[in-house]
Amino acid sequence: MKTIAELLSAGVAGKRVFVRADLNVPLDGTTITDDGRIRAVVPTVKALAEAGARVVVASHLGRPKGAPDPAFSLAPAAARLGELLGAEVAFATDTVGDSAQATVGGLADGRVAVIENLRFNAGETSKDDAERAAFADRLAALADVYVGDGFGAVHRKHASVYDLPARLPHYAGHLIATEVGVLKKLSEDVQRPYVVALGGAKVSDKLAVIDQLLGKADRLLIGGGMAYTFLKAKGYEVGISLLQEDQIPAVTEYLERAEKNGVELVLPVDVLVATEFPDLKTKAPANPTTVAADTIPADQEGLDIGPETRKLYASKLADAATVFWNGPMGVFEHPDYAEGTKAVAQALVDAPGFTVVGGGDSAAAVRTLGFDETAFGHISTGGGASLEYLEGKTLPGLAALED
Ligand SMILES: Nc1ncnc2c1ncn2[C@@H]1O[C@H](COP(=O)(O)OP(=O)(O)O)[C@@H](O)[C@H]1O
Ligand SMILES: O=C(OP(=O)(O)O)[C@H](O)COP(=O)(O)O
Repeated sequence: MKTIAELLSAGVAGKRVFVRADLNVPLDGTTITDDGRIRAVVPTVKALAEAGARVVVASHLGRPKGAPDPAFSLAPAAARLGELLGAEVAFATDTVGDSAQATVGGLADGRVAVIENLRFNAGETSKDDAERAAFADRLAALADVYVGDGFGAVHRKHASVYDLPARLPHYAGHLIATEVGVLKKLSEDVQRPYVVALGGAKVSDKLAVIDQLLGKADRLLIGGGMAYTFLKAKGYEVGISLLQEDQIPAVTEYLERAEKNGVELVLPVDVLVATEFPDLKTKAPANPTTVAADTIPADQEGLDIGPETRKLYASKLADAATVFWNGPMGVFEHPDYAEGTKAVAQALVDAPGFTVVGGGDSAAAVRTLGFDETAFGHISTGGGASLEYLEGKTLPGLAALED
């Protein structure tokens, strides 16, 4: 994989450099609640701009449905990038249309532009190779060189991640190089006990990872929205909690295999429940109740792990030599459901071994809940990406950067 260092030493002055970043930051309306992913790409953008490149930064944000949707505009992220760079950042109100062409065409050497959300175009995420290729061709027309630095999206076979680098000279940016360096070490030389904690809301994406982890980890702690498919597989009522019904047979097999392989697969023993999802805007009191994990009422939703589970998970992390954690234990954005995530974060801080936190929301949770970033071994900008890397999978966005 060629790195940005080689690109910089070859000289980029006057060249249009397309930087595929992951600016998929949590937003409250148009307010960025955690800018970690934007800060993470600044070294690459800054280095290119200082070398005189015309830098075109592109990213997805959220999961819009292949058409423009103002709720998912990258405008707030572009503004924040400008603040972090201490320089004006131009913003194109489309991705490959008139605005993008005019904005990129008008860039002076050493200046930066952000183009609008890649996923406002159906070609970005299409499963049809020709549709993705057609969109990648339009993106390629905006640049002379490609720099991949959106680590959080390298597990996606999307046009800007996978197809575009094949069309331009391509290099890995500073963030990808750093992330891969840490995760490579972790996957090659894992110290035991190796404990993996999984939670969050992208349940269908992440359940499959457990298949691999059952051959690698010593302990798996399951929380967040992921826990309810396991509890249901054990035959418990989960009410209106997040549930991946079609995955119940797979999860049942995971439970059996864990037992056979001697892997501790630990599930919540108690959970916080309420009749409705909390209001994350007003943060009005949610007044949840704590119930045993096998007595969730039919009309209620599990929204955090309970106090006994917090203690249990802390004890399972206390002697860990390696920890990988992805996915908040509950809806941490609301103070009534933040304690589970706080307890696991604190247990990582207290653990004797090397700790990695991965994922946009998990990293945001650690910071917004007031933890010191330096108390963790590594905070990865990718959740699904780092999980799939640790699984040993070939990641499309990394494979595409190979020579
Ligand atoms: N029990 C739950 N029910 C619904 N959503 C949950 C639950 N627990 C956690 N979440 C949500 O999961 C989201 C993060 O999930 P995910 O995107 O998978 O994590 P990451 O970005 O760290 O990979 C958070 O917004 C959080 O509110
Ligand atoms: O937030 C992301 O992944 P993560 O939640 O696994 O960290 C990335 O920006 C990828 O987004 P996607 O899962 O919508 O493809």
